[in-house]
Amino acid sequence: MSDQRFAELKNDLILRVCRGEKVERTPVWIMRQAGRYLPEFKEVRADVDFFTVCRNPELACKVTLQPIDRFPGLDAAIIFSDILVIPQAMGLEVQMIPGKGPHFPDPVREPSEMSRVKYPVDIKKELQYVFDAITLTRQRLEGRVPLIGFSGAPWTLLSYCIEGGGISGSGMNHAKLWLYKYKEESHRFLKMLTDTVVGYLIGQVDAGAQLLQVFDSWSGDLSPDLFDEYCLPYLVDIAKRVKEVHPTIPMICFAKGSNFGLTKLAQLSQYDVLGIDWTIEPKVAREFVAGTNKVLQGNMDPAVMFAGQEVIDREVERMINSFGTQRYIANLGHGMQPSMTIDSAANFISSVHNISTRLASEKVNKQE
Ligand SMILES: Cc1c2[nH]c(c1CCC(=O)O)Cc1[nH]c(c(CCC(=O)O)c1C)Cc1[nH]c(c(CCC(=O)O)c1C)Cc1[nH]c(c(C)c1CCC(=O)O)C2
Repeated sequence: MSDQRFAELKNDLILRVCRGEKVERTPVWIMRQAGRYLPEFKEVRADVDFFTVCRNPELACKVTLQPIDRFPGLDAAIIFSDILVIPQAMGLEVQMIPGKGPHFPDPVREPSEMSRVKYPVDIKKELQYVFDAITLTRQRLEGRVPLIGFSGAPWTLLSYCIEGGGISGSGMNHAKLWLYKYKEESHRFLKMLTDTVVGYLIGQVDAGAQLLQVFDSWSGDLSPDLFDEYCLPYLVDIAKRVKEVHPTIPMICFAKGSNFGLTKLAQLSQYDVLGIDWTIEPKVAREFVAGTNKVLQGNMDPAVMFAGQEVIDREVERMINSFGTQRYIANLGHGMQPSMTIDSAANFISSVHNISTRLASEKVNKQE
């Protein structure tokens, strides 16, 4: 398993958890741990556009390492990039508008416009800059923590390609119209995205990624019926095909808000870890995946980060008590936000360390 190109790993806690091994404490990382709540990130972004950072391996590496340098308690790094590099690789223009988020000037509103979507994609040519950033970051990490690679999931990517941005709270009427009215075309587009995602994830592992996360950020907007038809099969297919090439690479699937889908995801897919947000009690999620060996990741409400150390400690303790200290990766139920403080991130991380160490040694964990 050791890769001659890189230093030996000094902290493999998160990988041991993914393999189902018993650990001395719960590993922790934070979605969007690199970002605008860090002054050193804002400094980089002051001169450079968002996607320019993504496309420049030196800069992407630099901002990936910022939270690792600042918070030695983090148990993983995640490569700095965005899920929307896939639509870009498929020939669609994506801009990042400050204060607004992603914007597609020319979204694929009608199936007749699918001819604009490039497929198959020459992944090495279009996304080599991500692979280079990963290899460079693995080198500069010097084995401190494992490096997570990631991709958006097909449905979430499709929703951006059709809506063009501004998804939160939009109702996603354009994207859902496809699912209800243009079934065949929706499946064709999802298959194109899936094939691209699979090649992209395999390329990330080849470049040095030690763990993969698939973000289905908008799966929770779909009814169970639509989830079963348009999310689940593609999520299952991605893990299967990546594992055919890289059988030992741990994979995390975060289908945000799709609590009803957890049982099927657990039973049908080869993901090692399933992420959950705060809308499900960890104990209940454990019941949903019972009989499988899935590890769970999550799920603190990001809003807790604004409430101060005492409340963060209290909520982390409640969360770890509900998950148990084993087969568990601590995280927020969604990402860090620009208005959150550095102290809140530091508090969350140290809280997970302290509380999970105590609970693991007390053996109060009901999983054992
Ligand atoms: C839906 C989604 C996107 N991008 C991503 C998702 C899935 C995760 C989720 O559900 O949040 C994934 C993503 N985007 C980013 C990362 C970096 C790695 C990390 O977690 O530290 C990751 C893993 C950087 C980013 N991606 C983005 C930023 C902020 C933009 C900036 O620096 O100007 C960062 C640090 C921009 C982005 N990119 C996207 C949105 C909706 C936005 C706007 C959000 C905002 O403005 O807060 C699309």
